[in-house]
Amino acid sequence: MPERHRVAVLGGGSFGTVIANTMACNGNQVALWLRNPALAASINERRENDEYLPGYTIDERVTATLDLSDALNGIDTVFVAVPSASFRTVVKDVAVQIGPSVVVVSLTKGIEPGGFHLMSEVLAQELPHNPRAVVSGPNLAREIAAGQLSACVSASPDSAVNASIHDLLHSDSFLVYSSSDVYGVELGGALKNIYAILSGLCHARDFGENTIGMVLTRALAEMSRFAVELGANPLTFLGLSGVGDLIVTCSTPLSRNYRVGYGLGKGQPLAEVLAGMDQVAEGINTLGLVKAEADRRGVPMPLVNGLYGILYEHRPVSEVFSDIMFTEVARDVEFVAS
Ligand SMILES: NC(=O)C1=CN([C@@H]2O[C@H](COP(=O)(O)OP(=O)(O)OC[C@H]3O[C@@H](n4cnc5c(N)ncnc54)[C@H](OP(=O)(O)O)[C@@H]3O)[C@@H](O)[C@H]2O)C=CC1
Ligand SMILES: O=C(CO)COP(=O)(O)O
Repeated sequence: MPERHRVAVLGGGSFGTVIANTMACNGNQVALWLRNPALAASINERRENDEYLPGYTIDERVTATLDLSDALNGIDTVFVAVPSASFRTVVKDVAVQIGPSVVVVSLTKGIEPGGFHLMSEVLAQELPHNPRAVVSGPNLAREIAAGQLSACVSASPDSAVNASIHDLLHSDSFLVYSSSDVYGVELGGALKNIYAILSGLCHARDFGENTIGMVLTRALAEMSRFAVELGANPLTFLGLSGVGDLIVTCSTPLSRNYRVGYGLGKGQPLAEVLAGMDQVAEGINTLGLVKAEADRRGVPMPLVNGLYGILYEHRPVSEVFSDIMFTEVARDVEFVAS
């Protein structure tokens, strides 16, 4: 296969690695920037990310590097796959090293504290002249690595940018769809993490499938309502990056956020659950940020409020569920039906 594009992926965690490899397997030359020398050596010498995705063979066209300027040299597209807490720091470093024609893509599913900035907003602030996009969807890294058929959505106001991302990433096992609703696509990915925690908690408490079905339906109503307030298209939430990602992340212990909720549901304190995780669970920070923003905007979010009560105010799960399901239900049902 001829060499096609030169791209960089920033962040050598599970998702950065699998996206880098997907593009490499499509014939592109990929620089994977990370900060752990032992991991870089593992990728370059043994073709394996033995920390985040052991057993997954990485294509020869992926080169791991610790040097950001080396990674950005001669590229046409850069994908950012670091947790939201580090996103702006990394993007600021990128901004002084790339030209205005380089496409910048966020893979991150989180929100920046201190102003409630979405990742697309951070990109617009730090790289105002570059073409930009976000990619989101039901994309458990380990399933993509296992070759399971998966699909994502690339969102940009510029259809040529979406087409270029399709060209880099689309394959027989990883399908790329397009959208112009950037806020809707990225908010779906960020908000579902909150409900994955809630779902893990429900599963740990052996709630019935009917109950969980109701909770997830209300989650979809609640996340759409919040996102519409921020300017998203509600129909986006009926697609892959909305209900698609909500279903996946709320259904499996492969999700870190689900595992956090499961641990809490089994009675583990939050600090203990997090101490046992070596990967990011974005939903924890997103929960506090969304609650504050929803309160500020006057958006009703009973599930968010309830989960916040359990996590940060030590409210009993049974009391919270009684509040959510009986006191607040009329308002949500009204929204779903409208
Ligand atoms: N995993 C998944 O299934 C999916 C994840 N995502 C999203 O992608 C983002 C990344 O997730 P994922 O790869 O799974 O996370 P992981 O926890 O697997 O890895 C995080 C990576 O980010 C790196 N990192 C953190 N801070 C910095 C920094 N300041 N500079 C450079 N590198 C940094 C870490 O480096 P180090 O190892 O040195 O600490 C690590 O390589 C998250 O927002 C997540 O929600 C989206 C879709 C699917
Ligand atoms: O976003 C994901 C799947 O689409 C991954 O979810 P977790 O971050 O909860 O593992």
